[in-house]
Amino acid sequence: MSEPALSIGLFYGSTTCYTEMAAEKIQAQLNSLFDEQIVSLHNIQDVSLKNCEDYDIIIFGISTWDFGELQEDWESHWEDVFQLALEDKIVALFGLGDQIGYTDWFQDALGMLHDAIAPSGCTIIGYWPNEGYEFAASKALTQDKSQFVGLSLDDENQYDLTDERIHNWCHQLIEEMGQ
Ligand SMILES: Cc1cc2nc3c(=O)[nH]c(=O)nc-3n(C[C@H](O)[C@H](O)[C@H](O)COP(=O)(O)O)c2cc1C
Repeated sequence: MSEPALSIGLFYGSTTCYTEMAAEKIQAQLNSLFDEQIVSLHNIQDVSLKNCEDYDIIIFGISTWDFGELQEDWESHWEDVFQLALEDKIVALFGLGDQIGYTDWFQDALGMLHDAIAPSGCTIIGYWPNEGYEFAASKALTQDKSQFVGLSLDDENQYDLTDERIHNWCHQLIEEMGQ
């Protein structure tokens, strides 16, 4: 069987499996849109982050914990993030958070991950409008505060919107990849 023309590496950390479930949905959606198995999933608990360098297109998934902190596996490998050679890569980010329970820290880890990889010179795609959410503060907003720096999912309060958001974001990614 020939290799697919495009391959995407999706690397995520997930404590209670919500980010993992979203990762699986994103994988299924993109595979179905390309009609090929182009997305490989990697849980960073088991796989070195360095492996993301094998892909031209990378998706990172992260949840926020403990009042604006990184998900534990991302925290364990945080120094590695700054060592990644991402300059020629296209990177998209998504995050899981709780806009009501943690309204002052909504999706902070997504913002921290964005700020950690942005100086590498990678091309970041998949910015996402912040309409339809209610929260007090977030480190995951762009400077003009109109967008999240990646897809923002909240399975605690808006589980019914997750599939639609993933569907729309995957279409957006394909457009921004120029496919
Ligand atoms: C103890 C605890 C602390 C949390 N802290 C935050 C937070 O500071 N900001 C936020 O947006 N969500 C916060 N959340 C919500 C989680 O990000 C959310 O439950 C997410 O879906 C977990 O994803 P995971 O299971 O993939 O790790 C917290 C949840 C728990 C249980």
